Amino acid sequence: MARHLITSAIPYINGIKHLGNLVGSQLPADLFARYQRARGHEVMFICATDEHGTPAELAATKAGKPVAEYCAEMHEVQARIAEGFRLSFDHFGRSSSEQNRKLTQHFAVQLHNEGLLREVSETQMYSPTDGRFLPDRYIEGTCPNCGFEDARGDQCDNCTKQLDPVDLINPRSVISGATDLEMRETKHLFLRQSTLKDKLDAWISSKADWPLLTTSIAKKWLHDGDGLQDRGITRDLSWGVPAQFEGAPWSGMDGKVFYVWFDAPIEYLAATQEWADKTGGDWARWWRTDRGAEDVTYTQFMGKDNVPFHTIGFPATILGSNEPWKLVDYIKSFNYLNYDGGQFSTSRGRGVFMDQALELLPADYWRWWLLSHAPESADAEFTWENFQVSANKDLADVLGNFVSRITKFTRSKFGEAIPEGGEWGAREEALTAELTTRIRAYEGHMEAMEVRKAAAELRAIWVAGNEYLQGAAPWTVFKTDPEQAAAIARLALNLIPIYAVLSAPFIPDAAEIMLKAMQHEDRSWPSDVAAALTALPAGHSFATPDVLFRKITDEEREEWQTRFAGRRQ
Ligand SMILES: Nc1ncnc2c1ncn2[C@@H]1O[C@H](COP(=O)(O)OP(=O)(O)OP(=O)(O)O)[C@@H](O)[C@H]1O
Ligand SMILES: [Zn+2]
Repeated sequence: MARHLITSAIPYINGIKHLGNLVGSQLPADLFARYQRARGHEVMFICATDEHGTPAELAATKAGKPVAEYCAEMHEVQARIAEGFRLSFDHFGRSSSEQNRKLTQHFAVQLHNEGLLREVSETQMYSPTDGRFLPDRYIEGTCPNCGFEDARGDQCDNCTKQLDPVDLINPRSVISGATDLEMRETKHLFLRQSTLKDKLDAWISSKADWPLLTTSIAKKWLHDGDGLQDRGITRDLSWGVPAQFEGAPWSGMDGKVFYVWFDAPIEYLAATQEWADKTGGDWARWWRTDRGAEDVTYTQFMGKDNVPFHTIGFPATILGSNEPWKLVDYIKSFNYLNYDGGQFSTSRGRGVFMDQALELLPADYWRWWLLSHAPESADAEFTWENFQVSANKDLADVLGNFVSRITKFTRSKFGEAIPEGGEWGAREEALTAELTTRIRAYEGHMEAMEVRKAAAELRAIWVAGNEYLQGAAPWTVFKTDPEQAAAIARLALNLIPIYAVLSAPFIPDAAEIMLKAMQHEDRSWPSDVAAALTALPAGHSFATPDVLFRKITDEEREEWQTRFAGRRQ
């Protein structure tokens, strides 16, 4: 039995996530976790909400709530929606947890002891009216590049130029609107990533099997321009992990917190500690190579914008600590999913959001479409036409139709039990051989996290059953040779639990319905197809399930297209 530690990039707290966020991190991570569990391996699947930083504070202000209360509420909202999508986290943590506060402070102290932190004096905007520094988005003004009047301190939404708050013309405080801002000196801690450059470079270079998307982004950060830069790990904010030294104030860092990019990935470890505190489990055997984690395979899932933090920033923290923490073994990264001719956007309310999706259709429809169209080798696009066509064809016409046809036929001719009699011949042998080949290919794609290829192979496995049934035509055979028709039905009915187990990582709810209908508890993987095809013996009773997947009508498609064309209110 292997041991798999699996983490999904942690979704930011300031709103409900869209389908792009889902397919770029949480959903493929869930697919992999479910697959490894189905193969009998031990899995620890971790996700959490990313709760610190300016956008959370601003969203809380907008909602008229204290930021801690806002985050607690939004965490519950995201947790409930994750359940709705059947995301099978072992723990869904919070980066604002006590465990993460301690661990983040521990890493900072450790990095300091290793000589990897330095103090840097910077000039930042200070608002005497608000009594605080105004980092990032706390400040708005006119873009020096294009003249847009509502540019934010970190970026101009109009021309997309990355900005520094001090660049803005006529800057004003987002909190109070005050314009009497002044530049003040402030000190920050910087992580000396540059001194770890060669170590990181050698480590990335050793990962020949990683997706090119992952390694090319990492190499860019290591080598472009002047090469890898040191990076600030503190901020002049109040919401975050206090920058303290072993519980005592850190000289010069009074009232500052760690920068969210620093504490967010540490939450992977801390969330496992949260899990351990809740369940009495042992977190260290997943994370400490000196305490049982040397045989763990650690895989991370994320969208491309998160790759720099996971290939550079977080590994620099881990390596720099000089402690035996588990380092990631494989980083599966994704391009972007776009929405109907543009981008998904949380801030602009553009696209379909996770809560809305579940109001339209059950999770399996979305899981299937998103995974079978995952933006792996390039960006992908969600269109309502494509969604309708794929769901109707793959789920309703192929899988759903197969299950419905054979259960209904058997019920009408033999009753609701696996029928007896007849012999299997060349056609059944050919099907067994084809399924064996295809299941081995499916396993290979799942192990390699080739999500689209795995979906295509699974679809081909469903198609093979349909084609078998079409060719064997038990409804015709029954007229002249009912025993032979019984043999065909027996095989096709035995395919249902096989399909359920193979499909469960993609469509867990439908898989459960299929197993329940076949009154079959055994979820073991069909490694030996011939044996699996005889799992349900003659006489074993079943129940004809309701429609597994209904079709999406043209009217619905049009209505949804219109409803989701604008901006979410
Ligand atoms: N359109 C997209 N397609 C695929 N993955 C995405 C997309 N947008 C974001 N992601 C990924 O979703 C995960 C969660 O992202 P996060 O909650 O930080 O939102 P985000 O990156 O700020 O996106 P947005 O700005 O649209 O809210 C990250 O791994 C991110 O890379
Ligand atoms: Zn601009």
